[in-house]
Amino acid sequence: MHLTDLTATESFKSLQQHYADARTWQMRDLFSQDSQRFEHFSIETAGLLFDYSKNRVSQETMRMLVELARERGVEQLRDAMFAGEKINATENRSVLHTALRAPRTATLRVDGQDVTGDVHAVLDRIHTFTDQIRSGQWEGYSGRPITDIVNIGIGGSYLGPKMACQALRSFSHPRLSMHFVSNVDGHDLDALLQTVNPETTLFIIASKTFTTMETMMNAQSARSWFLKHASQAGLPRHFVAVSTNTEAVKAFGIDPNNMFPFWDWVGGRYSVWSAIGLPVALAIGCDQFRQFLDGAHAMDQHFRTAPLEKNMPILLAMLGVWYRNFFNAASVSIAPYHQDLAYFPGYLQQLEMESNGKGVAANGVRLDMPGCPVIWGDTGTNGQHAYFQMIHQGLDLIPVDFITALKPTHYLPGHHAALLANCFAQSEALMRGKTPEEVRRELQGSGMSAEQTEELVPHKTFPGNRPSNTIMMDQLNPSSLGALIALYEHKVLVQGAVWGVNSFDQWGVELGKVLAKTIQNEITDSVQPDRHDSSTNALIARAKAALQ
Ligand SMILES: O=P(O)(O)OC[C@H]1O[C@H](O)[C@H](O)[C@@H](O)[C@@H]1O
Repeated sequence: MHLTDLTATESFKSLQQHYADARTWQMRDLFSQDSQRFEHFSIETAGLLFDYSKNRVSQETMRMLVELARERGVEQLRDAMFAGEKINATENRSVLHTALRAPRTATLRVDGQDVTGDVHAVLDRIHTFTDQIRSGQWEGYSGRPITDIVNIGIGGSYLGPKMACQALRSFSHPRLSMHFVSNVDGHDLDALLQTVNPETTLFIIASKTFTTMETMMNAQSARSWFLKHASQAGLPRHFVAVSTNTEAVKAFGIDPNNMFPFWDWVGGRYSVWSAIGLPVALAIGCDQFRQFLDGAHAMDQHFRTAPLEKNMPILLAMLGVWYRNFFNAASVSIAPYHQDLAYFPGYLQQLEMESNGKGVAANGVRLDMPGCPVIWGDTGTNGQHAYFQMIHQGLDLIPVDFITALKPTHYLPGHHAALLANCFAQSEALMRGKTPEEVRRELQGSGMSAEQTEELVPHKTFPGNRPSNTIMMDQLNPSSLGALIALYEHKVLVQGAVWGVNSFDQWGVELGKVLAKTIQNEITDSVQPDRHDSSTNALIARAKAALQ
């Protein structure tokens, strides 16, 4: 547990002095001073190339950032996580998503329980089940094979499977369509139910706790819809559950034989590797799902064993700390130049912001400076035609992670070269910018008057010196996707250690849930809403009038 304030650590103080100088550096100069800058500031592992040369850092900066990681106990926390120690202290839990992707031969016991054995027993069951559905051997109540899979779940029981199914859609079974319903807003489920056939639809009720309001309400409504078309006897062929809560699954009426379990040492936002990944395994088949796990495991091994100076998650995380805590950058933009990674920014929002969006350290003391930045973004090239304006010319510093793959999984000529060209051009433009002199020369060259030129120069100048990382894989496939997600998971652990927070609880989501229960009763019952502020009371009264 880190009792020292971040700003009081020795390496932080040294970095502050270093920053006074580093903030004046121009990346253009850093590149011209070192023709091998790419070689010096890039590493490759687990099928991913990480190019961090377009950052406002020197070798010395990186050495000092790694030193800060060391001083904040990153290695100890990492090793404690892998060993199954209860590093999630506020919930007294181990944090073992890495065990979900460890090979069968690994040995790990927690509280006397054979974790690896349990993990592989469930994986084997997933294998059998997914083979049955994919082959058509598993039939719906009228004897037809399953064509549509509806995952009902929210948060970590939704974002990971949805993101991964989209990312791996080129590898998916052609007969199966994957759907995801998360929101309690009935518009979500209702719209979907109008498009699927009860005879050929499989519902997966995915919830770690099996108490989450949204999921339970959607599950009940889906079951009522199903029973309007089929008899009770058909239910087991159309409803399966993924949960840690066997009792609640039984109480809902799902046969435990149709339940795929996981464990309390898997955090919701780290659960795509567990049975929560069932939609992914159904879509791509269990052999490829195992490749997804293997890709993540390769990143785990790297994180665990590579020297900190050459350790991809450590470097990614510490560059983030550099901009957050020294340059005061309040957000990071994620720019996947791959349409299949469309949901990756949203996935990272939960992973990073629910993990590290905390105001107190693990010991309960208020942080002396803010930690987690806002994570946001969208696919390239779409972002370029929308918000990239601000990243290039706004006054806020917004570091960008460009993520792309060298080879496409489609055959349309020309598109991929254009996509990659744009990805590389953006990071180059952010780094180089365009000086007033360059703008002036260009405008005068086009025959513009001196007066008009001077008016336009400030608008057409790009300050440049804006940092970005490029993460590149050969192809987006199960293995490289696994490595990519694991990279960011470990980034979260490293940053959490530096900021001193517990990255594995999420108490901040509770208050709204409790208040919603009270208000829901007030809207639907005859209880008078008079215990709130005047705004909340008035809003409830209007809803009551409209809905009762
Ligand atoms: O899987 P469940 O128990 O239904 O939880 C679903 C989600 O809801 C919670 O409110 C948490 O904030 C998330 O971390 C979690 O993933």
